Amino acid sequence: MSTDNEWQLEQERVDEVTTQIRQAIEKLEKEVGSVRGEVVEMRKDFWDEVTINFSEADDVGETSTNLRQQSEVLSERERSHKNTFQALSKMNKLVSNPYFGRIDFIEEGSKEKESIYLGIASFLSEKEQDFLVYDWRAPISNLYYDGAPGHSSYDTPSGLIEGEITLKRQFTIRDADIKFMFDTGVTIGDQLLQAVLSRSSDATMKSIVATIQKEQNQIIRNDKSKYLIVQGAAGSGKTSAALQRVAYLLYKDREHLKADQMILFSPNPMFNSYVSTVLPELGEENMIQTTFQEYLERRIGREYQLEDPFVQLEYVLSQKDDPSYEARIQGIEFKSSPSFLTMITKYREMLAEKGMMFRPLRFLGKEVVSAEQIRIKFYEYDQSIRIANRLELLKDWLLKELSLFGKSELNAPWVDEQIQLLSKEDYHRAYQRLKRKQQGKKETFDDYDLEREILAKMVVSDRLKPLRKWVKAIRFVDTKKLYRAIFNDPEVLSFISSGVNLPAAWEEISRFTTDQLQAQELAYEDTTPFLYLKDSLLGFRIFTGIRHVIIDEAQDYSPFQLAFFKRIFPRAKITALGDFNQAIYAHSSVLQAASPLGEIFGTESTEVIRLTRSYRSTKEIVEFTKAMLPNGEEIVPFNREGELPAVHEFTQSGKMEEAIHHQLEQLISEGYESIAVICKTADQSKDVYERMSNKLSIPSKLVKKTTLGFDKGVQIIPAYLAKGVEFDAVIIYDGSKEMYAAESERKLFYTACTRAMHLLDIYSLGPVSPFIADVPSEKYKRSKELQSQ
Ligand SMILES: Nc1ncnc2c1ncn2[C@@H]1O[C@H](COP(=O)(O)OP(=O)(O)OP(=O)(O)O)[C@@H](O)[C@H]1O
Repeated sequence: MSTDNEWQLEQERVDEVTTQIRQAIEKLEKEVGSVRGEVVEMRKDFWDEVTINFSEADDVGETSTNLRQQSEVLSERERSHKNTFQALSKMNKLVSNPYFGRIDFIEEGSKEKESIYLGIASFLSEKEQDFLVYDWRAPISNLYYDGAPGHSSYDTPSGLIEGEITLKRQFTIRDADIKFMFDTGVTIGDQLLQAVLSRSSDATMKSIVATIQKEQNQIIRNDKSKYLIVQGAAGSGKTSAALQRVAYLLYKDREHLKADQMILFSPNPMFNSYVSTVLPELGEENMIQTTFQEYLERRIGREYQLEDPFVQLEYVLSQKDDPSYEARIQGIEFKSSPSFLTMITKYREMLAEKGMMFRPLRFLGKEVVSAEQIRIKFYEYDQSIRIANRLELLKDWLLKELSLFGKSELNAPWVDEQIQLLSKEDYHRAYQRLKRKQQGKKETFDDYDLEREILAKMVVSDRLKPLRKWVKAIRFVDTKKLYRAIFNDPEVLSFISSGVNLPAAWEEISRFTTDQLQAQELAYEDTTPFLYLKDSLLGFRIFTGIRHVIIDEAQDYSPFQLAFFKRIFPRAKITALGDFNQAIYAHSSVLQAASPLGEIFGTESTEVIRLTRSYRSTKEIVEFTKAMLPNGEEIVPFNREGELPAVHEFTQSGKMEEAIHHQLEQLISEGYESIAVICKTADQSKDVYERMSNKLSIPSKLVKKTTLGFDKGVQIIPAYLAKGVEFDAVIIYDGSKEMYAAESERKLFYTACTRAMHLLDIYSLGPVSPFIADVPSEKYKRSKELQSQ
């Protein structure tokens, strides 16, 4: 343990380093000058800016412009300004908290001990250019996270460096003052981690650089795997590790990799805001943040009214009495499975030979080119040409046909009518056109025939413009009808489903899918397959500029969706993090026990890392929640103690709400800063909010799927929206058998309970959920109020 003297020496060093940092800041401030107030904005219009590639996904080289090039357009000057600004922002963070760790290392063959201090950025002394602080992401810093006192080594670009660690020390420094200092062993001090974890939760996520654990470090610094899959228990730090990983990659590949070449997929907009502060806190720019639904909306939201995953989930949770319920569930499962993906792939193969469907080119009620003519032309092209390329040829042909048609219309009566209606500006435009045509010759409309010809051409060309655009966008392929045919054309079905086990309720599924498609609606389970079919015919729209894709809450995605990610981000490494125990959707999850991920990604390029230690909740809460899971024994709590979870059973809802109200007031007065009342559905949350919010002594908030920001205080929230976030105290509104009994609800209940950091209280109207009944009674406190009036 460190002595007073050492403490003093360390404080002197802090003083010396911060003085130097202050001097560096002064210098940088002069350089930055006018750009001081610049903020680097998160890119919101990402989906609009990206390149569209109508060829195959593998033809990466064919994409002409992409995000990478866009960023290269930044002038050198702007770039250096930005760099200086970023350096300044890092120095400003370092000055009050220059470092959090120290390692003493004696390199093999050398007698000299080197002390390495780790902070969020490197800092060099001006004169000697010594590293006074090493960036936590530097190769040597790995010793701190991975090594233990004794023999150790770290990797550098020029090979492995071996040696001996003689000291590993942790600091908490605030305002350039050492508040805590510990010497630690193998793991990064339980003491500091204890202190960090017992804090109250925040409205935004915090960086964990000072206390990254060894197994989390493996995720953060993984450079090898093309596909990295993390299966981690609730609260094991998956999201935290993912964000630190982004920071690490930005540092490691800083010459080539920019923040806008990395994209994070999150479960909802509120979660996006919750995690958006971590990278800026580390002095880094945020990666692109989005949701899969946002992507779907951009791509097919104009063609269909899209159902979002939350509406689907609400249906699954609350419409069990619907006569088509069972069929819908089977449909959701099947349409997200690899089998359905196989069917779509076969469909595409079939369409290369037969069965393509087109929409005719119509103009003013006339058929310019019929669907049948287009079909015949399509199959006249050599079958070895890919569908997407044949469609390109078709496009050129149709544009020519359209131009011939335009010529044939020049003398049509409607053209004269339109000429009569032309405005002054139109005339002017025509005149300009004439001028160009005459090229210096007489430029007046004195020749009536020429004038009419020019005006007619203009009128026809203007009127055909939308149609030309339509052709250029390959809208003449009837993708809607093609997708529908899977459900209403027995010939198509029998061709593509050979060898596939269709679900028992296929007929019913087909009926309601067809009805829905007819009504221009697309259920959530149909969105990805429809888009996949569309893109496999027209060409995948790929994002070649993206180098890293991070998928958080990966268990929410179906194998089908993952296959889609792989297609649209062909050059990216994918990091998918999730927990199969929190797979709350009815569709099959990529993280199910028999994981289909290997199938999709190929086992050689896929690495799986498991995280079993849970940091969020107290030991008591982890012990209680893990007992609800069939394989819960794998989850290990971090050693932080608290109260046993409490379960209260009521017979009257009025009494139950009174008790909840009382408990909320109690928690507020005890200083709990964030408290969630977690309900099962959005409707239930709304009801509870309406009844309870005005009785509370502080304002509360109803969280909906559209809620953008995450706040402290009392939140009333449906369980599925609470996923990924955490609260000091959690009150489960109605953990009864009535609410959570079906096997499919186990994961939802588990997810809700694992949001609690320090306190978990479950209120049940009537007998408690069997998932609680499964938990050994010594793991929780129980009270019953059965005799109420
Ligand atoms: N190494 C660490 N040091 C300090 N805090 C940590 C560490 N790892 C995790 N935590 C804390 O544990 C909590 C849970 O982390 P995080 O949200 O990243 O977990 P998760 O695995 O994504 O959880 P879930 O799957 O339940 O959403 C957070 O408060 C986080 O700050």
